Amino acid sequence: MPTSLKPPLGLRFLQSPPLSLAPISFKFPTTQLRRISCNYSSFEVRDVSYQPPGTQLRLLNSVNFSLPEKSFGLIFGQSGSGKTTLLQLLAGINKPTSGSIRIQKYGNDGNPIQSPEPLLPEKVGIVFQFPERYFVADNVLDEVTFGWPRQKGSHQLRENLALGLQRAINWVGLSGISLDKNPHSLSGGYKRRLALAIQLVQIPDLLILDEPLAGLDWKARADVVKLLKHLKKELTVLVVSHDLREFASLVDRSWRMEMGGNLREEILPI
Ligand SMILES: Nc1ncnc2c1ncn2[C@@H]1O[C@H](COP(=O)(O)OP(=O)(O)OP(=O)(O)O)[C@@H](O)[C@H]1O
Repeated sequence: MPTSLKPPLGLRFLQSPPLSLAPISFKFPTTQLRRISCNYSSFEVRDVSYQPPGTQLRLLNSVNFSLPEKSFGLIFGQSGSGKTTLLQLLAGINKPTSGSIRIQKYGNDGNPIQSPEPLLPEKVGIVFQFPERYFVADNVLDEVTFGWPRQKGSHQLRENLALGLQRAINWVGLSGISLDKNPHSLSGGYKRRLALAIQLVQIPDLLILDEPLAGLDWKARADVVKLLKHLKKELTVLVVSHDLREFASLVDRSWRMEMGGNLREEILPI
C-alpha cells in the first residue's frame, strides 16, 4: 500500500480500538494550553550556581533571568562560558548546586497570584545540538514514538500522545513526509523539524534549543528560523546560539554568558 494511503499516524500507533481522527485544527487551542487569557506566567531562574559534583569548579555563578510565556529568549557568548551547562540545568539533566528554576504566575496587574512552582523536567522540551546524531530508529514513526508506553492499560495516555503527535507533526510541517522514511535520509532542515516534533508532542512549558542552526545550509537555516518564529506565538522558547543576526527579528530578551558562568542581559551586538 502506498504510504500516503496508510492509516493516519494515530491509528497506526494505537491499532485497537481505532480512533476517529477527523481533521484537527493544529493551531494550539487556548484551552489546551491551560492558560487563562488575563493572567500570564514567567519562567524564572533565581541565583542559580553550579559546581559539578565532586569538583571545586564553579561553572555557573549566581545566574538570574526570566522569560515571560510566549516569548523568545536568546543566550549567546563565548565557547566554554557555560551556556550548555545552564541548559542542562533547565532541562533537569543536572541539578543546580544552589538557586531555583521555577514558573511564576502573575495576574494582569503584574502581581504574583500564587507561590512559584518548580519547572518540572517533564515540562521542558530540549533539542540538543545536532539532534539528528541521536536518532535511533530506522523510520520516522518509530523515532518519534521511541520511549512511549507500550503496555496495555494506558490507552488514554497513548491516545493523548497520538493526538499530540499528529498535532506536532503538522505544526512543524512534517505532515507531507512518509512516516516509513528513514530519519537519516531526510534533509538537514527536515531532521531538525523531526527533532522539534518529538519535543512538541506534549506541549512544553519551555522549549530549549542549543545551536538549532548549526550544520545547516542557508535554506534549511531560513526554514528553521521561520518555524521558530511561528512556534514563538504559542510557546516560550529559549535558544543558545552564535547566529545572532538570523534570530535578531525574533528575540524578545537576550543575555550574554561571560566566561566563568556569569549571565547578564545585553541587546544583541549586531
Ligand atoms: N562535568 C564537568 N566537569 C568539569 N568541567 C565541565 C563539566 N561540564 C562542562 N565543563 C566545562 O565547563 C565549561 C563550560 O562548558 P559549556 O559546554 O557549558 O560551555 P558552552 O558555553 O556551552 O560552550 P560551547 O559554545 O562551545 O558549546 C567548559 O570549560 C567545559 O569544559
